[in-house]
Amino acid sequence: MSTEFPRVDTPSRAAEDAALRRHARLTKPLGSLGRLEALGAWVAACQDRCPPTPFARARVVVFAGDHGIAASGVSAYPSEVTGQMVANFVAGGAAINVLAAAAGATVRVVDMAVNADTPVGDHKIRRSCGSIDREDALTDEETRAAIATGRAIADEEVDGGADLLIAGDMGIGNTTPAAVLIAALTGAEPVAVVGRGTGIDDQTWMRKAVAIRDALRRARAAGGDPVALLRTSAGADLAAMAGFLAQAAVRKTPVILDGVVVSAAALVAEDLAPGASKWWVAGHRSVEPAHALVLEQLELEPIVDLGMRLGEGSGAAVALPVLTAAVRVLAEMATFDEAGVSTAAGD
Ligand SMILES: Cc1cc2ncn([C@H]3O[C@H](COP(=O)(O)O)[C@@H](O)[C@H]3O)c2cc1C
Ligand SMILES: O=C(O)c1cccnc1
Repeated sequence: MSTEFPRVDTPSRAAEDAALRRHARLTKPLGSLGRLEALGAWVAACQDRCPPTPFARARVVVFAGDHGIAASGVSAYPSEVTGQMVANFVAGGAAINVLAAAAGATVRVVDMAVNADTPVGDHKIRRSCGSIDREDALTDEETRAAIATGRAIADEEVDGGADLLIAGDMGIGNTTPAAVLIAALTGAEPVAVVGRGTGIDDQTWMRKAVAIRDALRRARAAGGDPVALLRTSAGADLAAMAGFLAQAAVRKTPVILDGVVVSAAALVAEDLAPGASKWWVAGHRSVEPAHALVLEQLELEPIVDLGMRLGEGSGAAVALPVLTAAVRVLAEMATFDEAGVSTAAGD
């Protein structure tokens, strides 16, 4: 599969308008469900159907990979944690397992570049990736293969009945490439994108700031090509995520975005497949400073803001019940006519 994406359609304006008209007929004061009304209308637009259908198969795909830059000491945790957490996902003991189950979603884990053998390595492109402050993360071939893998996984999931997709990340050090991608695509200064990640101390923060500054110099030299940017500054996990998010839009499947790592991949995906962001909603606001830059650039308003900074798809999973509630309101509430309730004076 190539890295050329077909044109992305926009979600149905007609279904969205029908949903907003339906909201005016449901037994509540006009506008009283606040943003739930627009969220339900967005799902109606994605499904091209009013009322929208409650999600039957919400699916989280966690893309795991190690990062060469972790050897520079940019994280509070060692790289071995990536592979160990993959085993934890498979065993069902991670935060995303619990949060997805609580929201009625299931979890799939894909090892794109973990620096260890894992039981989910069928799609592995390589072990870890280059240290992006001084070398490319991937070769051109590896980059294209990773994007194609992400696309193929989105296709597999949609063909398997998934009607709502969430991407998650697992990879020690991955907030560093995420910050670099975001700075490269928003024009932000390095210092504006350096976050605390797993909870780094001030000395680690300074090392991370230097790594981001050096990597950003290389990222900017790559020019505006999204595939070249993924090659120089991302890694196979982030490249696959970008392919996955772009392909979800091609397949007209709504996506809840997670925090800074997934959103960095989303920013690249919007360049790979312009218009893809219309198929995405922001699940939450991560405390990572670079996340706000993506939300602003893609004009996305997070559903929840709980001070979370985990990744794995956790912020998106927490937002899923809100989106489900928005859909069910449109699908299940009675209208004024049906319930015999009087409408506003003057109607
Ligand atoms: C036990 C554990 C579970 C995680 N789940 C997600 N992350 C998240 O934190 C890491 C990114 O932060 P940094 O760039 O500071 O390394 C990634 O592994 C990300 O997926 C975790 C991190 C740890 C330690
Ligand atoms: O916002 C995120 O995705 C995030 C934040 C900290 C660590 N890992 C991921």
